[in-house]
Amino acid sequence: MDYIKQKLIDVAIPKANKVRELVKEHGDKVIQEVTMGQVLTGMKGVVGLMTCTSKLDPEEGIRFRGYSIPELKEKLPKMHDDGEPLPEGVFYLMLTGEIPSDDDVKYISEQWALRAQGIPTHVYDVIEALPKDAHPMIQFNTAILAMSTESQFRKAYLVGMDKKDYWDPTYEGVMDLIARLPIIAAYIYRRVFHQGRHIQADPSLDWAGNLAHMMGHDSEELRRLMRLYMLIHSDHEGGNVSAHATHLVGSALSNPYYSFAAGMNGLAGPLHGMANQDVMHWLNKLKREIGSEDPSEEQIKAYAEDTIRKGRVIPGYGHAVLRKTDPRFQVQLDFANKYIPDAPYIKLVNRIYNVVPGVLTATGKVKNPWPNVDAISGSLLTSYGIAEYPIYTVLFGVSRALGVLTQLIWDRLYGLPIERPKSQNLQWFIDQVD
Ligand SMILES: CC(=O)SCCNC(=O)CCNC(=O)[C@H](O)C(C)(C)COP(=O)(O)OP(=O)(O)OC[C@H]1O[C@@H](n2cnc3c(N)ncnc32)[C@H](O)[C@@H]1OP(=O)(O)O
Ligand SMILES: O=C([O-])CC(=O)C(=O)O
Repeated sequence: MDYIKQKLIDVAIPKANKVRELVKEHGDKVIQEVTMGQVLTGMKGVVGLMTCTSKLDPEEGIRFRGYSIPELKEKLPKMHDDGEPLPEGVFYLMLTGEIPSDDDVKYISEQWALRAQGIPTHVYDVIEALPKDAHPMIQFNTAILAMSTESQFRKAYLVGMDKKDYWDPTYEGVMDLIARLPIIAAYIYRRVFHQGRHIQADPSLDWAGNLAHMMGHDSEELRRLMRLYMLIHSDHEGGNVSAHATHLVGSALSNPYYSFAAGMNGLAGPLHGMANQDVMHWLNKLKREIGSEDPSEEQIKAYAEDTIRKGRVIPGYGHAVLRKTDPRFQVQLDFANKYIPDAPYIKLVNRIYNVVPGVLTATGKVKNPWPNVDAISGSLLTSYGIAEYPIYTVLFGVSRALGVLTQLIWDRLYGLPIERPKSQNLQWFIDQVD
């Protein structure tokens, strides 16, 4: 047996027992009061999910199984001493709760390289049937659904598997899916932006390094950036749209492919993962309208105020939970300041950072005026030569698979049931106050 599976069984059994005990012995315990305002403004702050892979603190940002991003950079195995941690390591950490050894990370890298080889030809046929100018997220999601013909979960379910074992085919599907996503993402990228001149995977490379290689950006610098990108976008606790949608659809025992496609449809929204593309449009429109490649802070301020006046959001700023600068923004800024401090887009990102929080604060309604992860990721990728903005959300999605699919395995290990909250009509809400 795959030794990670054995490890999971050992770690999960006492935890699954604890979940059952909590439901049985303490199911009536009141844990929170919920206000009408919370329900009518997106359920912010309502504890409605159990997620173990990561936890978000409004002031401090994300921690993966207790480890902050700077701690991960220090503790997770790396390819080179000055390099970024391998995303295989954060996957292992989220899955098992333990910091992996070099051998654990190598094992996952090899597993994914092996499993990546089995993509059926109909998946490429389905992609090719779409127009080249269909947004890459349409192509990505369609390919994910097309890959669900391979679902081992569905087959196991149909032969009547005992439900306490559902986690096993879920694990298999998750490992296959994560292994294959970089190939699909690179295929779409080369199809849309590089005349379909595809590049074969190099099984000797790590998962993120291979993605950069297959996209045709084969320098060690870009592989390093891709490892960082894949690490920091991988999870953001359970309530964000992509994680929540994956979990919700998975709770109907939909297979990992269906569940993940649901999450990716959410990621494609402009208030979530698509903001990384929209930031670039906002930034370029700013330069065009001002007529300068190097706009001043005064000019940026006037443009940002104009965006607000027109009733639009400034992409890359604000957050539903965070109340400080996103550490994922900060770590990318540190990376940029270390390796490419003079890149024009990075200078612009810094200048916007000086101005936009003040503009948003002045509205009096924005709860978090600080930049989120999307405020810089596109500028960083562009500065390294990946300047095709519509691929950015696909890259985000490849990374997000690590967290949301790990959680799906845990949902099955815990034996969580179908999710079905109660809804009420408007009259019911009015009746509560009349
Ligand atoms: C990976 C990620 O998903 S990170 C988020 C990526 N998305 C973006 O960057 C898009 C821009 N940001 C936003 O739209 C929001 O800040 C969100 C969607 C991230 C969070 O939304 P909410 O939790 O509703 O934010 P908040 O409670 O602060 O909203 C209050 C008001 O401020 C507005 N607001 C919030 N952020 C911004 C912003 N960046 N620019 C302009 N207005 C904003 C809201 O639209 C809302 O206006 P309304 O009352 O007129 O409807
Ligand atoms: O946490 C959220 O709501 C959005 C976000 O930053 C993410 O999912 O990465």
